[in-house]
This record gives sequence, C-alpha cells and structure tokens, in this order.
Amino acid sequence: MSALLKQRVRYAPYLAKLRSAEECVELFKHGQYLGWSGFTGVGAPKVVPQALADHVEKNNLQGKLAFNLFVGASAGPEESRWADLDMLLRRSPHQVGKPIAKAINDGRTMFFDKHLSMFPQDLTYGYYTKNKENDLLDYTIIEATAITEDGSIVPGPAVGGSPEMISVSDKIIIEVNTKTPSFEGIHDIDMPVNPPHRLPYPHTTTDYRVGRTSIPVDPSKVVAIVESTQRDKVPANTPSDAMSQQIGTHLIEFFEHEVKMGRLPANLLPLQSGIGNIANAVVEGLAESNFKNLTVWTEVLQDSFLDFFDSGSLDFATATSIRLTEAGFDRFDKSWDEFSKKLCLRSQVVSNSPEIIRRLGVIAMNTPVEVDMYAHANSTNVMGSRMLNGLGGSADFLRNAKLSIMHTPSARPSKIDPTGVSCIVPFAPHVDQTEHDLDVIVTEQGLADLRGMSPRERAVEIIDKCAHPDYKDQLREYFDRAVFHAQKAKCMHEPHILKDALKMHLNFQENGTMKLDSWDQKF
Ligand SMILES: CC(=O)SCCNC(=O)CCNC(=O)[C@H](O)C(C)(C)COP(=O)(O)OP(=O)(O)OC[C@H]1O[C@@H](n2cnc3c(N)ncnc32)[C@H](O)[C@@H]1OP(=O)(O)O
Repeated sequence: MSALLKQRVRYAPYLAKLRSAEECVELFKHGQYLGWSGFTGVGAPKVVPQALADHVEKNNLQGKLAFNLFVGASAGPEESRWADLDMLLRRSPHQVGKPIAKAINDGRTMFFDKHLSMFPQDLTYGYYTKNKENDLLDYTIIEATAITEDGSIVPGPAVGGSPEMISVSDKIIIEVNTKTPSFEGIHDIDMPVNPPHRLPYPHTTTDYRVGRTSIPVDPSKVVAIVESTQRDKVPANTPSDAMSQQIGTHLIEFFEHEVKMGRLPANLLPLQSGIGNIANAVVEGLAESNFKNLTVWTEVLQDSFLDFFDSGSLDFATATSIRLTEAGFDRFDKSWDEFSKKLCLRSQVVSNSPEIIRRLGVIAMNTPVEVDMYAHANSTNVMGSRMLNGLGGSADFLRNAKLSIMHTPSARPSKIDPTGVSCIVPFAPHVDQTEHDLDVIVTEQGLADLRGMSPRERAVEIIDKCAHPDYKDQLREYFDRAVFHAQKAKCMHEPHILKDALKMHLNFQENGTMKLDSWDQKF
C-alpha cells in the first residue's frame, strides 16, 4: 500500500478492503448492470475496466463477458476498448469515440440517448433496471481522489451521475487515484431526492453552493478499494480556425447589440458552451472581447477556459466536469489555489437542471450536425440514422436557456466535394432540438435571429444569413416551390414538398454531394 494511498484514504476500514484491479475481475459476471463515474472522458475508473478488458482479451471472452454500462456522459479510452472487445451490451446516455460509435452503428451495442439532466434521476426511478430482480446497479466503479473520515468519496475532475449511481448501487468499488491531485473542496454535491419529496434547487447565482464536498456512501456497500496511478488522457482539442473565429465574431457582435438594446446586462448572463472547435473559438473570442465580469454555467469546461480565466474577464465558472488535456491539468494543478476559488463542479442533474438554467437566464451555445430552414436541428444522427456522439446536454440547455444558439459551419467537406455537405437543409432527417427551442442560428456566413418569427420568415432568414453560397439558390428554390405548392394545398404554415424534402440527403448518399442538378432529379 503506497504512503500516498494511506494519506488519501482517511477512513481506515476501507484500507482492509484493498485489492488489486486483477483481484476484482472475479466479481464481474456477464449481463451485470454497471455504473462508472466520469463525464466527457475524465474522472472515469481506469484500472478495473482495463483489468477486465485484459481478462476478456486473454481468454477470448469477447461478447461472453459483457455488461449494461451507464456513465454520466462519455468515459475515456477504457470505454473504447470495451467497445472493441464486445463488452458493451447496452450503453447510455452519451458516448464519444469511433469504437463505441461503431459498436452502436454495427448493432452490437444497444445505446439509448438521453438528456443528461434526466438520465441520473431516471436511473434512481428504476427505469433502466426494470427488468432486473433487485432494481439496482450490480456495481458502481467510481474514481476518487480522496476518501473523507466518514468514508465519503471525493471525486476528481467530474461529478456527473456518480451521486445517483452510488445511491442505487448494490456494491461499490472505489479506485483511488493517487496520481491525480486531490480535488477536495472544488465540488458541490447534491444527493438525489425523488418526488414527492424533492425540493426546489435554491441556486440563484453561478457560485451558489449547497456545501457538501463529497459523496456520502454506505461503507458496507464498498467491496473493494483499488489504487490507480493513471491520469486522464484527453486528446488535444481541435484548434479554432478562420471559420470558427468568424462565428465567434458574429456572436460577439450579436451580444453587443443585445446589451445595447437592454435585453442583456453589460456582463451578459451565465454562458453555456458545448464541445468542439467552434465552442473553443467562441470562448476565445469572449476572452478577447470587451466583456468583463462574465460567468459560466455549463456542463463541461475545456482548456480554453483556463485562458478565459487568465484573461481576467471570467469571474466564476461551474460545470459537472473539467475536461482538460494533460497540459491543461498541469497548468490547472500549478494554479490550483487561484482556479479552485473561481470554479465549482456539481452533479450533472444540477449543472444541466432546466429549473436553474431558466432561472439564471443562461445563454446556451451548441453545435448541431445540421439545421433545417424552419430551425429544427439534428445533433445526433447523420443521414437520420448513423449515431455520432449523442444528444448530451445540448437540449437541457437549448430548451431552457434565455438565448438558445446553435453554431455550425455552413457546409462541411464530403469525400468528393469541399462543400459537399450543407449544414442548412430543407428538412432535418432526425430532430433533437425543435423550432420551438432555438432563437439564433449562426454560421461563418452570418447570424439569423429567429426570435418572434413565423416559420416562413425563419426560412428566408436562415437561408439568407446562414447558408453557404454554394447552396443558397438551391435552398431558396426549394422554399419557393414549397410555398407555391402550399398555397394551392392550403398548408402555408410550414411549407414542404415531402417527395423533395430529403433530396439533398439522398443525393449525398448516392453522389457524395448535396448539390443537386435540379429539384426534379429522380432517386
Ligand atoms: C457532453 C456534452 O453534452 S457537451 C455539450 C453539448 N453536446 C452536444 O451538443 C452533443 C451533440 N453534438 C456533438 O456531438 C458535436 O457538436 C457534433 C458531433 C454534432 C459536431 O461537433 P464538431 O466538433 O463540429 O464535429 P466534427 O467536425 O469533429 O464532426 C464529427 C463527425 O460528424 C460528421 N458530421 C458532422 N456534421 C455532419 C453532417 N451535417 N453531415 C454528415 N456528417 C457530419 C463529421 O463528418 C465527422 O465525421 P467523422 O468523425 O467520421 O470524421
């Protein structure tokens, strides 16, 4: 037992339960229901999942030792390995990475995609274990960076759904990570209380704290403590480029206008920003802008937020996960005293709570796959059926924010055409965010402010301001034809010609580009 482990585990009875990761393997049986800590690739267990993967690989147990796995959002490379080894029977509510997306799209893993604010509570309602005898997760494997005197768990860089998983878990395995510095003091943990006893969340500011800094656990449920010395491995972020910077510029101009019109205060309102290079560019733009005393209420913080703090413009940020690269974590650790005063990590049911997002008037910004001309957005399924990452928390925020913004490139490259995929389409083949949720669509071409507009007005605005020049005329022609058709058919509210509505997608599937020869083209 390392001296560091002894120091981190302040509840002595747990030390008697010390096991190696390999010694935990025998606890696991095919078909069990498991919870893992972690959110967006950080804070997930590492050594026990790796030992299980090694065991499966060594004994050719692919598909024979497989699990129903729940993680707050995505986990790290261990999850990808489980996907490659056919160890995932079922997975929810979010995932990231080619191997797991492949397992889902191959039909090997049953995935369901759920709002991240709802997933943990639905787990406690027993919705996901309803076919089991005891209605509980068999094991939760949770990464801790310290254990308090009463046996409570101090998580690392993610809280996610761990409080709920622990509350509905039959047995618990704690991986104490002694390589990661202790994150004690940075968390604010809400434990689940189900209706009819649930009370309102009292949060009225981004820095509000209920005051619990660790996750309480019944020590009799803890069956093993395992030491881990592996840090989180987050791939480098895609740097911002001219396209994403242009989107950032449009947004900052829009915020300045909103302040001038009195619809936003001078320091804006708490910001939520999604993942990816557009989100990073927006954060970079804000850090360089004239806005001061900004706050952030979001679900994931990335490396760009460290610069945002350093710029002096950001007063406080809160999320459920701080997804930093190794270099980002080093920087974070070095300035722990400074960052930890300005940062709080919460349960995902709180970071993504519709109630709080609406109360605080959050400004939400996320990237879709595509948006249609009436402002329905697809965040998850390419061509209506190929799963990318899942919905994540995008709809938690976009449905409830004061300003709901989707930012996207106007077009993406296909294999044969540098602008072969238009991200503005006539009809979204899968809808995650509806026309009733979205206020603003922005691409590098421009910004469409849709507030108060009827669907036909929206279509004109989105095509004019946001579509790529290669697609503007084509989209306008579809819209004009749809209006002509709808006038005759008396269905002018949201005009469509169903036989044509998906022709851009069909052409992409057949010819590798969304550019049509004509709308009369046959498929
Ligand atoms: C945990 C969280 O919830 S974070 C907060 C918000 N979460 C969300 O919004 C979840 C849903 N959104 C997402 O996952 C992402 O924003 C995405 C994938 C939709 C877009 O993110 P980006 O950084 O722009 O994605 P990126 O450019 O890497 O594209 C990802 C893949 O989708 C493909 N893709 C994206 N848009 C399209 C499109 N319109 N048509 C076809 N393919 C597309 C890309 O080609 C790429 O495929 P590849 O991986 O095979 O190369």
